Amino acid sequence: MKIAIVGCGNMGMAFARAFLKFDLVKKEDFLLVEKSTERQESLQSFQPGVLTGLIGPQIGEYDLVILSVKPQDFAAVGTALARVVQPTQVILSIMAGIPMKTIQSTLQHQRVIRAMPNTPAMLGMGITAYAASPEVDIQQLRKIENLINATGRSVFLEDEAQLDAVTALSGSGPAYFFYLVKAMVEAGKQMGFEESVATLLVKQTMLGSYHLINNADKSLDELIKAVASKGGTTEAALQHFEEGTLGLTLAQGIHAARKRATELSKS
Ligand SMILES: NC(=O)C1=CN([C@@H]2O[C@H](COP(=O)(O)OP(=O)(O)OC[C@H]3O[C@@H](n4cnc5c(N)ncnc54)[C@H](OP(=O)(O)O)[C@@H]3O)[C@@H](O)[C@H]2O)C=CC1
Ligand SMILES: O=C(O)[C@@H]1CCC=N1
Repeated sequence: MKIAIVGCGNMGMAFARAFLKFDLVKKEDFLLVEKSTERQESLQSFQPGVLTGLIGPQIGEYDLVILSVKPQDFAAVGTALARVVQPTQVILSIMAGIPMKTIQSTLQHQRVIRAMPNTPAMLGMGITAYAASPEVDIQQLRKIENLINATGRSVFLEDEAQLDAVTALSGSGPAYFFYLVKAMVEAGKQMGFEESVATLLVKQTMLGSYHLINNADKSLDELIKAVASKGGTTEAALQHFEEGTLGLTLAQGIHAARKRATELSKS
């Protein structure tokens, strides 16, 4: 399969590297379109078939075009792409917020898949939800699904509208996790630990706890209860979190992310 990637930043290249790792695409079958000259220089070591700064007619020769520019750049990219895209090509957009119908009308092109991955895709441990326009045929859909699965797990959505909520939950989710880890490491430092020791304590706690969620036959409430002894330390912390409405604040943040995705759809 020949793949063009427009916007070769964090996510575009996470996808490219995952496809390579599983031998789904050869290096020479990539066309990388990247505006930033600094990024272009670092992309040379990737040795793609073609590396360019401009969207040109050669894009029409690729089976799949991945749109991985920021949503705010889509207007400019879409206008250029509309001139060169060919009817049988598939467009795979990972841009937050931009609806399928906007992509279709801007590009005057029907075969569009809209997906929302997250950064663990870099390790093949991401989760991507995606929806497809009916014009994408089943063979094309299966091939794209294989590609997405090289980046981790995937969920097919019948209802594209759910993608803004996916963006808020799992698309942005890694940043929430890192934020929590950072806050815990800071607390460890305040209690006198070296950063490396605090980081080790927190990281291994997160890893072990993740595996407990997956393997212990207990609900989240039961898992919490198993840690929080009556009148003990955990209870003291949880009570403080409740008083500060930490859970509510987290939920409100996630709703704010979803609202922003909807705003981006109008950019
Ligand atoms: N980062 C994440 O966790 C996730 C991001 N996404 C989505 O993926 C998309 C990309 O995000 P991310 O990889 O983080 O962003 P990056 O900024 O890392 O990458 C986007 C790249 O596209 C380049 N670009 C801008 N305009 C053009 C153009 N006309 N032609 C070619 N390249 C261009 C940018 O250059 P320059 O910097 O010079 O503008 C930049 O290098 C976004 O739409 C985002 O919503 C989805 C899921 C997760
Ligand atoms: O912050 C953003 O807009 C993108 C979408 C999901 C993760 N990063």
